[in-house]
This record gives sequence, structure tokens and C-alpha cells, in this order.
Amino acid sequence: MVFMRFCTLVRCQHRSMSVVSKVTPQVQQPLNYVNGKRKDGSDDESFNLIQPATGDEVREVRSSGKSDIDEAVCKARDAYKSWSQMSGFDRGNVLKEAANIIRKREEELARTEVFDTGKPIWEARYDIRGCADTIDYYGGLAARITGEFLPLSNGSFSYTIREPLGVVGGIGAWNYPFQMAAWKSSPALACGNTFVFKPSPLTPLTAVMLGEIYKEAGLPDGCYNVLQGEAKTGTLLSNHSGIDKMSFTGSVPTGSKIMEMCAKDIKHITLELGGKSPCIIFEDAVIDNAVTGAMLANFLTQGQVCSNGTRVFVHKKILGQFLDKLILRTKKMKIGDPNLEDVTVGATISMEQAEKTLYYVDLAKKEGAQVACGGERVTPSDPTLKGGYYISPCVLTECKDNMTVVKEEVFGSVMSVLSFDTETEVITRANDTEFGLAGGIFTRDLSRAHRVAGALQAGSLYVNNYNVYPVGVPFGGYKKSGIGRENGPETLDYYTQVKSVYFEMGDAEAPF
Ligand SMILES: NC(=O)C1=CN([C@@H]2O[C@H](COP(=O)(O)OP(=O)(O)OC[C@H]3O[C@@H](n4cnc5c(N)ncnc54)[C@H](O)[C@@H]3O)[C@@H](O)[C@H]2O)C=CC1
Repeated sequence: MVFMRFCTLVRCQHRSMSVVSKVTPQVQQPLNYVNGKRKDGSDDESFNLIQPATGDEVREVRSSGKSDIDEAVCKARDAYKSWSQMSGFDRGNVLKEAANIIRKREEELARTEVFDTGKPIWEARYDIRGCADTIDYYGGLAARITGEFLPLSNGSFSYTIREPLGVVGGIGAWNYPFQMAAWKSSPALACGNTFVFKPSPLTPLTAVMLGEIYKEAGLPDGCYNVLQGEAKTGTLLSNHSGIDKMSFTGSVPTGSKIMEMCAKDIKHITLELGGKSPCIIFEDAVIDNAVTGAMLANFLTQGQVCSNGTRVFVHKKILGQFLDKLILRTKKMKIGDPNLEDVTVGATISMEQAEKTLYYVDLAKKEGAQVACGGERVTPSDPTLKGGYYISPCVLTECKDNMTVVKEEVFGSVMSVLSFDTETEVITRANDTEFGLAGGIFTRDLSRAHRVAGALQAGSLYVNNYNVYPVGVPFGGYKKSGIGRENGPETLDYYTQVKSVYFEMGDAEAPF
């Protein structure tokens, strides 16, 4: 369904002119956002911003050091005093207005996201639209953050109050930069918290734009702040005593370090981490739909999606048929300038990530897998793209469960196809991983779909589709894939704490 929507977008908005060199005006501006204003970081360290599509070094970004973090946290703490006292309805109105502004500025935001990430423009538009929906959704829920009344014996009673936590720190990865800023900040703000966010150093641009949008929508200065930087800045933020909760999206090793840092002060945490999810295709699946699903499960955003179903288990009876169609369609994917409407494979985020992806393909070959297609660096004919990191989407066959590529998260367009015989066998193999983020089930048998969904150990399961994130549907991981949920109503529980107030209507009784 989602893919059909993508196709419609591609057809409606087709233009052939390359716009990759169009540098967004956001790039050269200061990239920290503190107390409602852009400013530069003041640390002695800095990092280079590189445009994935061209490989060009665009600018140097100064990192945020201790004094920048102290200032942002202090401003967020000041802003918390009044923001947390506003009614949920009033806070919600600010968020709803921000969603409206995002919808009006969709194209500019999407182009900036393409500049930062290298993902195709139609995907970036889809992401931005989804973020507007998420912010709108939490805007709507803000007035419904209420407590409960509990009648007790002899007229006594209790009531509960859901209170914000204070200042929330956020740290994001680079694959969905605007989405991470939106998915974390909007529920945090709806609940009455204030927010300090460190985006990935690879994608610093759109989180700052979100700050300006919030301000235009009426968010008081200091409620939403952005600090640029690398691991050092993230460590300072996670360790800061003025932060009450950390919400992190990224790899398992970094998530584990952040959890350790938070443990010291018993800070609340949400962790959205990596995955190695299964996508199971039963013998009664509609093959064309299963092929579409497997491609959605592997090739969006150049394969750099945490929930990707990279272990594609196909029933032996339909393996040949499935592979023929899959390989044909994968080979037709168009690689090139991510700003062009008909391109379906943009640039990998960085040279390092591209090399990592190619390393896994190489290792898979050495361990006995066959490359059915792709898995190579591609240099587009447009000379401006020569320095970009383009990789052809790869389908590996003859895969076995113990191969490195089948066990570890690649975070690139590499699909491992495995075959299976029985439902019991495939469930055991699908669950044989330390991760538990997502999974796909392709079948026409409703009973089987429910049975397998119940048996798979993962936070998000898709039946006859993959990688769809409608607003309101909670997203998060089992096992090492994380703690907490985003994008759903449950998320509000992770940004609030419950106070119980007991009222005695008689006299206190004691045996002393
Ligand atoms: N479950 C989910 O929702 C998602 C999970 N991911 C996961 O993210 C990973 C890819 O993203 P990367 O940016 O490469 O992950 P990463 O873990 O290297 O970095 C993520 C963020 O943490 C910061 N960071 C790195 N070391 C730090 C430290 N010691 N202390 C504090 N902050 C630190 C980075 O600067 C960046 O902002 C993959 O494993 C992917 O599965 C990505 C997107 C969504």
C-alpha cells in the first residue's frame, strides 16, 4: 500500500532535471539552537558536514562543549517552569500549529533531508508528512493526559496525576533525522517536558529547522534546543545532572553506554536500537505482494532502516518463483541523484557505511552465499555525483543461519534470502537472534498469520506489508532492540511519572 503511494508520487511529480547541486540555505547558518536562537557550538572540536549524494565537504561544524550543554539545559529548565504549568490543551495547540507549518514547508524540509541523508526525494516527502502527522497526533493527545480517580473504603479515595519528568535529552541516528527530532520532542513537549536534542553529526540540518517551526507555532524559547556534536557531546548530555530522561535512537553498543550513564543518576530512558528482523514468506503468499514486501523490508533509505526484515525466509515450494520476480524487480531499481523523482536508490550516508556494507557482501561470498544481484559500488554518469557513495541493492541467496551477514545488522541494502520447510522451524529460526525490533509475515491464511504474529519475539509485526508506521501505532523493540515505545499513545507513559494522592475521610488508625 505504501509502495503504491510512493509510485503515485513518482508519477505525479516526475521531473528530469538534476537538482543535486542546489544547496539549501540552511547549510551555512549556525546549527545549534538554544533558547529560540541559532548559534554555533563553542567546543574546541569540530566535524565536517559531507553531502552524501556528491561526497563534497560542505562545511565545518563546531561541536558543543560543556558550556553549550550547561546553557541549553539551564534554558530548558527555566522554560520548564511555565511550559509544564500550561494546560495540555494549550500545549497541544502549539504542536498542532507546528504540524500545519511543517505541511506548508514540506518541500523545503524534504529537500534539506535529501541534502543531509542522500535518500530519494519521494521518501523524504513521505517522512516529513509522517512527522507532521505525529506532531499533530501528540498535539491532540496533550489535553487527554489525565489521572484516575480511585474510590476506596469508607469514602476515602485516591487520585493520580500524570506529571512531566522535567528536561528530556534526546540523541538521534542519521537515517531519519527529522523524524527522530519529531518523534522524541512532540510527546515530550505534549506532556509538559522541555527538550534538548543532539542529532547525528552526519545529519545536523533539519532538527534546527524544527526548532524554528516550533517557535513560529508559539513554543516559548528554551522549550526545544538543539546541540550539534559527536560522541563527546552525547556523553556530556547523557551525564548531565540537569537532564531527567534520555531518549536515544542508535546502535546497541551506544545504547548500552547511554543506559550505563543514565544508571548513575537513575534517569529514565527510552532506547530505540538496532535489529536483524525476519520477513517470512509462506507458500500460500501472493508472490508479487511478497516481493514488494521484501523490497520494502530491505531497500528503503538505501537499506539503512532499523526495522528492516533482512532475513527473508521463503518457503522451499515457492523459492524459485519468488527469486525470479525479486531479482528482476531489484535490478530495475534506478540508482542516482536522490533529488530526481524517478530515482529509487539514493546515496549511502557515508564512505564508512558504504565500505561496511560492501565488506558484509564480500564476507557473505566467502562464507558461501551467492550474489544474485547488486552489492557493488556504482558511479552515476552525472559528474557531480562522482564522489557520492552509491551501492546497487543486493540480493544474497544460498544463505545459512550461521553466516555473519545473516546474524549481524548490516544497515545497508543487503537482503539475505533463506529457505524453510515448516512453520515451527521458521519461527524458531526467526527468533534465534539477540534483536527483536520487527518482523514480516506473508500468507493468505489468517489463522497462521495470527499464530505466527503471536510467536515472533518482536515489537512490530507486519502481515502482508512491511515498514509501515501509521501514526498512533507504537514502535519499539524487544530484547536488545530497545526499551520503550515511540509513535503511539503508550509513549506518553515514557515521558511522564505518576503521582498518587491518598485522601483519608475518617481518622488515621494505628496500633501504637
Ligand atoms: N530502533 C530504531 O528506532 C532505530 C535504530 N537505529 C539504529 O541506529 C544505528 C545506526 O545509527 P548510528 O548513528 O550509526 O548509531 P550510533 O549509535 O553510532 O550513533 C547514534 C547517535 O549516538 C551518538 N553517540 C555515539 N557514541 C556516543 C556515546 N558514547 N555517548 C553518547 N552519544 C553517542 C552519535 O553521535 C549519534 O548521534 C543502527 O544500529 C540502527 O539500527 C536507527 C534508526 C532507528
